[in-house]
Amino acid sequence: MDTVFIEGLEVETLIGAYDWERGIRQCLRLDLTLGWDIRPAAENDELDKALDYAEVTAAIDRFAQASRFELVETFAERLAAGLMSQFDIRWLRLRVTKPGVNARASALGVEIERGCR
Ligand SMILES: Nc1nc2c(c(=O)[nH]1)N=C([C@H](O)[C@@H](O)CO)CN2
Repeated sequence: MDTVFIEGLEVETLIGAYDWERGIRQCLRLDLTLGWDIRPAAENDELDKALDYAEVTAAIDRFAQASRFELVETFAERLAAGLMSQFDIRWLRLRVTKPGVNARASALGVEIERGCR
């Protein structure tokens, strides 16, 4: 399966389960792999037939700006569902990392796969 990917995208959002987190915005780092047949776009060099990673990135930024979740799980599920619906993506993998949560861990977060390959 062909994929379009976006790695290490940092977004600011209101995220966290603890009281002190409810009034601040924090950084999440996103890694996305999106299933997409790239051949139609490549055939005649047409962006219209590509999964435009600039548009996907803009949609992610809007989502992060508006969202106010406690758990990274909820952020991941809702973002995945929204992107699949908006861009007609049949399969994706999404890793959501919350940096700086635990000094002894290099990364904490969730990774999900949704849809059919
Ligand atoms: N599985 C999860 N565990 C925890 C989460 C989470 O979103 N998913 N969140 C927190 C707190 O918000 C923490 O990140 C604050 O530092 C704790 N555990």
